[in-house]
Amino acid sequence: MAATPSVSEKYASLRRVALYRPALTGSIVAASLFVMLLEGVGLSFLFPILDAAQAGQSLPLQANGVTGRFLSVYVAAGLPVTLEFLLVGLACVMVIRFTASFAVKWLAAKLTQTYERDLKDRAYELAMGASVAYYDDKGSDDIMNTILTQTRYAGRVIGRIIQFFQQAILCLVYIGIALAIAPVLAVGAAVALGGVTAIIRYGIEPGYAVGDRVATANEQLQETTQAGTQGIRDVKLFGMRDGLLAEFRSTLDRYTSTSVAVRRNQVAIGSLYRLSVSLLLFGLVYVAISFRALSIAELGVFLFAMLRLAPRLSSLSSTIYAIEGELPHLVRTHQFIDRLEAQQEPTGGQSVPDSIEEIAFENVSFAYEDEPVLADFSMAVDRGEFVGIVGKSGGGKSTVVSLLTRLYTPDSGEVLANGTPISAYALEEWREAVAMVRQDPHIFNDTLRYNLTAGRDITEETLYEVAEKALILEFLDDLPQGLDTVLGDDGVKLSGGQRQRVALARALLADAEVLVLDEATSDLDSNLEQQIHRTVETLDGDQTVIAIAHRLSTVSNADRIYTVEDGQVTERGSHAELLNDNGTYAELYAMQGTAAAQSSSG
Ligand SMILES: Nc1ncnc2c1ncn2[C@@H]1O[C@H](COP(=O)(O)OP(=O)(O)OP(=O)(O)O)[C@@H](O)[C@H]1O
Repeated sequence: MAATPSVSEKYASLRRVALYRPALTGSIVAASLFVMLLEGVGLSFLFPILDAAQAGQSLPLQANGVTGRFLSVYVAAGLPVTLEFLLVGLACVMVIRFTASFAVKWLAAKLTQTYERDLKDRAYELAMGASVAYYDDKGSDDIMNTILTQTRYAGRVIGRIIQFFQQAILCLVYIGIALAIAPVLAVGAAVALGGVTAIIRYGIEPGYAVGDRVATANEQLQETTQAGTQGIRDVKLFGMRDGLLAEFRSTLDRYTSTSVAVRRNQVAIGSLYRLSVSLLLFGLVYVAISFRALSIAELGVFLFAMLRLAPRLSSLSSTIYAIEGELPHLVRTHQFIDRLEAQQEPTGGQSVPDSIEEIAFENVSFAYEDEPVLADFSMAVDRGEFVGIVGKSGGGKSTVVSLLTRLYTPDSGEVLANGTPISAYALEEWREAVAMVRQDPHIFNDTLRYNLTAGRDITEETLYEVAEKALILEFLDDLPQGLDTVLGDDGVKLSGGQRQRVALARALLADAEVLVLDEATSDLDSNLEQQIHRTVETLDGDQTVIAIAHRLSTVSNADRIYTVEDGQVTERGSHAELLNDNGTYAELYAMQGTAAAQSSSG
């Protein structure tokens, strides 16, 4: 859950929104001002029209006040001052006003949607560039929720801010008219409305607090949804359905009730304002008639301005409440973007040499947060070698290749390629030079072809050549649309061994200098695994291969094998040499031999 932001953080978030495309935001506000001005002009037409209605069809040209100013415009333009012409003038102003109003709304919608789009775009781009350590730490639920949901709410804030300015300006126009006609009455009305505002602010829970609860409930909803859907098999197999459903429902109820609370408070504020202004109007009419000498036209316009002001004021306060309610989403989105910016993988760096002659780990130590995993780890691999890494579970083997692929950075010591720290090379280029196959590779919910090529341009001939090497042709005919079969969520339509073969082919197609296999064939039966390894061994000389394996037969033909225990290399040598040494490798080999013998006799 996000920490409660300070007032300055909230202000900073609003400032960031205000500074997003300030020219467009400014133009929309300026255009709103123009629209409101036309509203005022339109309203002012009522004076001569009412006077014309009272005086008959035409007006005396020497009229005073607002009417007089109008008449002078008509006289200057050489237009007859008749009721008909005044109505035509009013109609013209209204046409311009509503056309401009349409343009303002359209531009405001464009700005809101573009802002949301840009927030999503930035958040996703940063998420793609963030280090794996960030994902390990935060999980992907939070990231997905922010990109898809928080940004939607956050994007609305910019629209609300424009609404705020529009309503505020319109209120000012009406207040200006009211002040011009009857300043004392207008000030009295403003004081009364200020009192209503204070009571509302005091009596209704602040929008930010309710909005923050909506944002939290929303995050929890996303987490529960993902836990249920992504782990559906285990949910069913381990009877977790009822627990998850109960959790989901209680979060959903919280989300619903807090969302209703935001809306209820908004509506309550609006209704309270309307009620107060209506009551105020009765008082004003009474005061105006009893104590102020206003003409019928002036009283009419004053009351009209007040009547128009009431809903505007109530919308203004509802808008402020809505902004407060949506602010938590905006603040969380900005916090997320800032966190991700600080977690970006490095860019730039020198070119990776065409031929990687040697890779060396020199006294590398590494800890995941506080848990030390590698201590003084050293290992060297020459170009074209096939090197195996073995050892008991949790010893740090996968961590070694995570450092090699620069998913993590050593705390001390160096990983070198051709004598240069790999951190000095451009990251993308380095990852192109080192292809990795993990034990549990991700299969995209796309076609087999896409999963093999990873979106690269690869000829059909090369594709089939590699598919044959990775033993994909063995099951290709079973797929209904062959290479164009969609493999389902995380490759659900494939077996574990088939998924591993797809990942291996993907890595082979990358045609990298170094191929890293982390338990990459563990799900294949021994026969298929041997066939794959014959292929891998034929890569010797062209590609450097580093293979991590529990099944020792996988690496028995390696040029050199490292045994890793408690984050250190404890043995190195060929299969025969290590058996001869009678150490951990020989012990593991003997255990696997016994297990194999037992299973074949059992
Ligand atoms: N992302 C991570 N965050 C925190 N700790 C981790 C992470 N990955 C691994 N570890 C810890 O680091 C230690 C070494 O893990 P690693 O996966 O490197 O071992 P391994 O030898 O490959 O194990 P296995 O043979 O079971 O795959 C383990 O204790 C593990 O709990």
